[in-house]
Amino acid sequence: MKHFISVHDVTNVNDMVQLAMHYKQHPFIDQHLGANKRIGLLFLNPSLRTRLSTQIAASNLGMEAIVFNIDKDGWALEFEEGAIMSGHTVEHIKDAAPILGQYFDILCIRAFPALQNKQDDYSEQVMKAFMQYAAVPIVSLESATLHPLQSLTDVLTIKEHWHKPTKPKVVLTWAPHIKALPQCVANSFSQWMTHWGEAEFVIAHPEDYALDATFTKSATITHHQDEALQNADFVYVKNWSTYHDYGKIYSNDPSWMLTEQKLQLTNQAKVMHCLPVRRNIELSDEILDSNASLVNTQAGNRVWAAQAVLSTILKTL
Ligand SMILES: NCCC[C@H](NC(=O)CCC(=O)O)C(=O)O
Ligand SMILES: NC(=O)OP(=O)(O)O
Repeated sequence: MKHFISVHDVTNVNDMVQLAMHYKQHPFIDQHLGANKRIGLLFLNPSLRTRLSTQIAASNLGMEAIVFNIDKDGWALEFEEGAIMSGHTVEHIKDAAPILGQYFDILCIRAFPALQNKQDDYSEQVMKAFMQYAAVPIVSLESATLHPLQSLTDVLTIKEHWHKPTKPKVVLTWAPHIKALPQCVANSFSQWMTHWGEAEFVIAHPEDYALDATFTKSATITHHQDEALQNADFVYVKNWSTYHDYGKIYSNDPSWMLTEQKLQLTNQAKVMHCLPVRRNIELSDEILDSNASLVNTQAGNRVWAAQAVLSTILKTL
């Protein structure tokens, strides 16, 4: 594996999940792998879980990790080819990335979408520029369109909680929010679910919130949340802004918030969310504080997913 940007960088999802589970049992078994290697974690946006779990994963593998809040502490980066840099940007990615590539053996980047221009965001300009100019493996810590470390964690968490021979019914449901949020987590979860293929995967959202079909492929899509929740084994809750009329909040119907009553429709489903979560807007206290919630387990599993990805890359260096 050269880079980790999407599910397509993984040869076999189940093998990667198995490796993550192995690290959960034996965190320090590969301490030697990262000896004398350094990883750079570059953040253009805030983070709690991704930042700390990736740092811990690197440490478990014996690697030194340096975190750089590049949006606050670095020079403003320019990404446009041929830009005349008379504005606020100070340093072109063509100049910055090769230097970061000399300092680090692996570079990890968080760069959310601006949600202003669909073409700019969906071209994954930032990730692609780092891959083009840094000359070292690049790991996405959530890009403009995807969040693969989260999705690997989510598959791992589902597998850990499913012990029947049949496929679980997994429902991704849109939830209300006060802000326009990226489609990343929903795109990525859809991409991993459809690629993995070991779940009956259903997406429920209000009419205006259709996702990019590139990621939803074989999923069943409905605008009726109640219908989707029938007999669900896992319910993944997430808000996203509109994709087609890009980055907007249209209907924000509070009745889409998952409640204990709605959960009665399911097959005693476990509830998932990537966090951070707006309590009593996206998800009710009664669910988050109940045994149905897997959100803490998911967040804990971020370490093992990151460790599996980093060790797979380290083995190629
Ligand atoms: N890394 C996981 C989610 C990150 C981001 N959420 C947020 O920005 C929440 C912000 C807020 O609630 O104000 C998202 O949805 O992609
Ligand atoms: N789920 C997740 O990526 O959390 P952070 O944004 O806190 O890293």
